[in-house]
Amino acid sequence: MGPMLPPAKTPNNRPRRPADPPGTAARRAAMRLLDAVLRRGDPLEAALPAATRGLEGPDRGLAHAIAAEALRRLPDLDALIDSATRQPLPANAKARTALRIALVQTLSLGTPPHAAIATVLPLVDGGPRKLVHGVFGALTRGGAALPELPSLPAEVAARWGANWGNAVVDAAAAAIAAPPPLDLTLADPDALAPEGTSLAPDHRRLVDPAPVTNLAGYAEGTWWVQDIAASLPARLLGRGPGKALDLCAAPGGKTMQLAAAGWDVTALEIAPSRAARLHENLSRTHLPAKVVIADALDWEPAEPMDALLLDAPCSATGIFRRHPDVLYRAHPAIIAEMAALQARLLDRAAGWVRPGGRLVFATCSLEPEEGEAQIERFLATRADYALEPATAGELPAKLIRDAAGFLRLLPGTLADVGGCDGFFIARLKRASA
Ligand SMILES: C[S@@+](CC[C@H](N)C(=O)[O-])C[C@H]1O[C@@H](n2cnc3c(N)ncnc32)[C@H](O)[C@@H]1O
Repeated sequence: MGPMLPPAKTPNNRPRRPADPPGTAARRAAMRLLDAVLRRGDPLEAALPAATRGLEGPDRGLAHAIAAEALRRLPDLDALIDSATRQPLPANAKARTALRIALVQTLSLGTPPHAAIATVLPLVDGGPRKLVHGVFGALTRGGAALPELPSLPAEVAARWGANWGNAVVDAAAAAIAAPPPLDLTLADPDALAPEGTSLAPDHRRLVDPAPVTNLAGYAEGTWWVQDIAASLPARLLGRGPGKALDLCAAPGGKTMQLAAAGWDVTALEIAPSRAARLHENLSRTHLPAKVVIADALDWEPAEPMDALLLDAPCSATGIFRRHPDVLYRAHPAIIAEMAALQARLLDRAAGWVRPGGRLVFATCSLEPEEGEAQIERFLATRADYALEPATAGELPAKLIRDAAGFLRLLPGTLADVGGCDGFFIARLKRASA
């Protein structure tokens, strides 16, 4: 053994901190992402640019994957952490976040324990390093494992259990555990598209697909990514010709469907950055639509519409499989705020449909306030509108049901073929004059 060297000194004579092991920056970014979602209530996707600034693509992807998986497994990770500490750590303590990040990598993402902990300890330098190391070591040496069926956050499980029953809560847990398939909507049934299963002539479902940009037809713009549930609202407006208004349009999945179905489409979007994505999507798919950047609560169309689609802003709790952050952000106050906005949008838009025309209201929400209750309230105030239920042949056969006249897609729907997002969809017809 060589002579013991004193620790390297910095110019101001303090011992130099050892360099962070490779991969630490991605874990640091994962910590920023979890903080953004859990403490500040930001959407995970919206937090990505700032949280991962300066990281290379693969590290950015890794930070996102770690944070998303930690959110999917959060209640179970926390239960493990609490089982190994004398006093529960505060909800957003750095030590808890560091442990969530280290544990989820080892227990769910296949990272070897030594790599998971080595890249996480620098995140608590000058703080509870010993505690994090000790708890992680005790859990991993003791054979800690995550349950096969993930637990939902208690508030969500209680709310969905009360609204839909415990079988739906279990189905949601199962949906969290399985990577969702990738659904494509084709511009027409004969369009160039990758091989896959099909729930409708213009639909492909791919399991474990290649990156989207490598798939057949991406460059040609013959399809776009869209969960089968999200494709139903536009299907219910049928085919043009006629004037169609897509009121909350970006990134444009439904605008593209309407344009491909022969409608003369106006697509309205309030957020310029999202409208830019809508333009990109229309340009890739070579589909025509007039894009207007405006607030639907200020703007109004010059003439009545034959078809109107209100895919309203909502709590988005139906897309929890791909966006697990919604499970932690959609508190009752947010749901109530969104429901109030939807009511204003719906009441306003209802005046823009010509007599005899159709309005489809949709939300990717699992909350009745943003679905059933919204439509009941609307119908109680508008005698000129009535529900028009979907008929056989209009939608994929497995999805036609509901004597109530609207479509309610819950966790468990299509579970035998990979599931779908949660959605509420109602088609309303305005009485002829
Ligand atoms: C559920 S997303 C729409 C998804 C889109 N229909 C699709 O299929 O790709 C709701 C959109 O409504 C936009 N939005 C929210 N409030 C709005 C308003 N007052 N006027 C116009 N657009 C609005 C949001 O920026 C968001 O892009």
